[in-house]
Amino acid sequence: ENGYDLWLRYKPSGNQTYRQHITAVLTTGSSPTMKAVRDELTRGLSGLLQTAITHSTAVNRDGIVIAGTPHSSPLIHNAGIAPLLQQAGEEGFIIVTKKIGDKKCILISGNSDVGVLYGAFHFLRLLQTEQPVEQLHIVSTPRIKLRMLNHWDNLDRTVERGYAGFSIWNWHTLPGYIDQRYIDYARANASIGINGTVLTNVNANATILTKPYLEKVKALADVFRPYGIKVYLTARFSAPVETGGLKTADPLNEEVRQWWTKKVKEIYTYIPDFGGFLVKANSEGQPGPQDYQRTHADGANMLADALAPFSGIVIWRAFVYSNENPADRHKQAYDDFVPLDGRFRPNVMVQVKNGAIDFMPREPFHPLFGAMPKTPLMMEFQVTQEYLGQGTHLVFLAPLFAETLQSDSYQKGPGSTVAKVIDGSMDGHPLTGIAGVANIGSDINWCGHPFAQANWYALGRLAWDHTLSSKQIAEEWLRMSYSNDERFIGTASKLMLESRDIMVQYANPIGLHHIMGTSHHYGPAPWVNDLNRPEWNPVYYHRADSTGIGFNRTATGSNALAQYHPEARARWENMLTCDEKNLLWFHHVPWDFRMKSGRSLWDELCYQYYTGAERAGKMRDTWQTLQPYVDRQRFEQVSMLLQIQHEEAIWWRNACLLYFQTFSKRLIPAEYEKPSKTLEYYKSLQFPFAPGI
Ligand SMILES: CO[C@H]1[C@H](O)[C@@H](O)[C@H](O)O[C@@H]1C(=O)O
Repeated sequence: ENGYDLWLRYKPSGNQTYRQHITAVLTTGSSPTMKAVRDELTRGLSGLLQTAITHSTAVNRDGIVIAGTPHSSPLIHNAGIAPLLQQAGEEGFIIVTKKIGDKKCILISGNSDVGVLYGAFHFLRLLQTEQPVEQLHIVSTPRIKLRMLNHWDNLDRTVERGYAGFSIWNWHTLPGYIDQRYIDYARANASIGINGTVLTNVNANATILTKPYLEKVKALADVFRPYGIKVYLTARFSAPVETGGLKTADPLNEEVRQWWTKKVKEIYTYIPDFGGFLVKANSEGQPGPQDYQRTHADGANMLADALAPFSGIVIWRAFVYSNENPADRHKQAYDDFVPLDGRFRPNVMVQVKNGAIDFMPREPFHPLFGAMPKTPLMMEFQVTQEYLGQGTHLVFLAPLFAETLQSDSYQKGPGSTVAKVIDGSMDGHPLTGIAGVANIGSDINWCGHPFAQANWYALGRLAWDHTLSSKQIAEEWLRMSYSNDERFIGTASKLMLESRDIMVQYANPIGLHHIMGTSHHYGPAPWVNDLNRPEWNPVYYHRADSTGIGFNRTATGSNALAQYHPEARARWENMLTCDEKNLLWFHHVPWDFRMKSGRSLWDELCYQYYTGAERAGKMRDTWQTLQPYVDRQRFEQVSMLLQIQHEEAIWWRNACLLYFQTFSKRLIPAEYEKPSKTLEYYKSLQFPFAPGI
């Protein structure tokens, strides 16, 4: 198997009772969405039940799966499900066992066709994961309104931080040629409830807003619409200058405002349900309102005004840093955005990365969460593993996502979790969203590493329901993608659930961060100190010296901690009691500092790196025991990748410890095997490297 089918494999089910409970399909309504429902149920059920699925037009036997809304079918209208449907909301669904006349049926319904589609996918998931279906009573509604992917795809089909080939958007053959991938992409997203996609990189190219490209975007929007997916684009702030011939892009200039108003109108002639713009401005060299001494709010509001007549929205990113905040990059987004709270139009969301630095293996939650109650904040997670071993390392991200979502901001007392900020319940925002930077590319299996698919899956499932546990998500994905065999599930889910902790241990333990190779962000390079922007250099982040290691962000240091609510801060403020997972994130700690384990900090660092590398080796060994349950191709792919991961974990361990040792002047404890290479060797490796170990 090559992995192209993702988690929608629909292999023959081991549960023999399904065929008794499911005998035919009856779908109502004729919209393209309902056609997708019918196609998916037919495809899924024929695969799972290994029988040709009959389409029924009447309820003339037991076991009919009826799918539709009350609007398109009197049968469903009269089925007595109105109270349940009320709970389902606009996009939710119900799946219930119901007697229709004297026939026992399974009813999949919702208030909209797309709700029915989500229900159909969920029903198939129940079968794929071998759940009982005799008595169903399910009501499900998404907790988050905008569940989106952000593609960092360029128009030349390269993908920024993409590790799975080239962009799946073939701008050359669009709009005339509709690649089957576009449809399968939409199916996969709809199956996990994703309802929006930003097609283009936040480091934006204004060309996407020109007529020929809008025609191509329209073609994609037409493919995605039946699957409930809206298209969004990134707007390059200087587009009026670059493609409109204006002299300025000043958001308060009347001509500029007119230009955007016209442009937006034009977009809606192609795509009547266009979602809106995602904007990266005044960050990492991108143009923005500050180029004209205007604020982020001025910039966002100008675009919001142009979009408002069409119900479009602006998603304005808070990922900003520049030389203006020399004390600590950590602080800039908060400093720039908190004063703007309340100054954004109602159709603006501010999109905030999960942490204040940048998608690190472990990062405390971003202090903006909870600090801008008047503004709907959208979560930005990274699904592509930029700093987490890219397409090579197996790192299951649901635990990382959950860690952020469950963090307590304390903004309105204990229990003010980031999840509550994001789902609108804390401050009563109707507009809510979670975005994931996509890890999708043209590789046969979409995501490069066979297990990277699980991160795409996890993003969608958590955006639908952030209370789902990482374990449930891992198990669902494994059952759907591999096997329902309990021996397989037990071992493989444990491997997934531990993987992110293991990665943190061998790469960035105890709160270390951003010590990867510069620019490509792969592998260790804590020694680099020659880039002209201080905050691009790893030494800026670890601050190792003869006295200790770590970034002092307390009141005696950069005081970034002051951006957190006092009770949130309390977990970290005091070096003696600080949660050790984030110790070096917030403190510069002496080498002989006594850790909770009783070890000195230096010995603990050695312990973490050695344990992490050893556990990476165990992941590889564990995978070998799963051979009986996995097809040959995917088994071998994962075997090879886990072997590389183990070697690279040793590379991380050796390179970091040898380097930090030049400051600590302490020995690596004798019980550990000595690094076989020198620090000079690791420093000399060029990208793409073959580290050796
Ligand atoms: C799209 O640019 C990215 C850039 O590649 C990445 O290294 C940095 O972390 O974040 C930027 C951002 O999120 O804007």
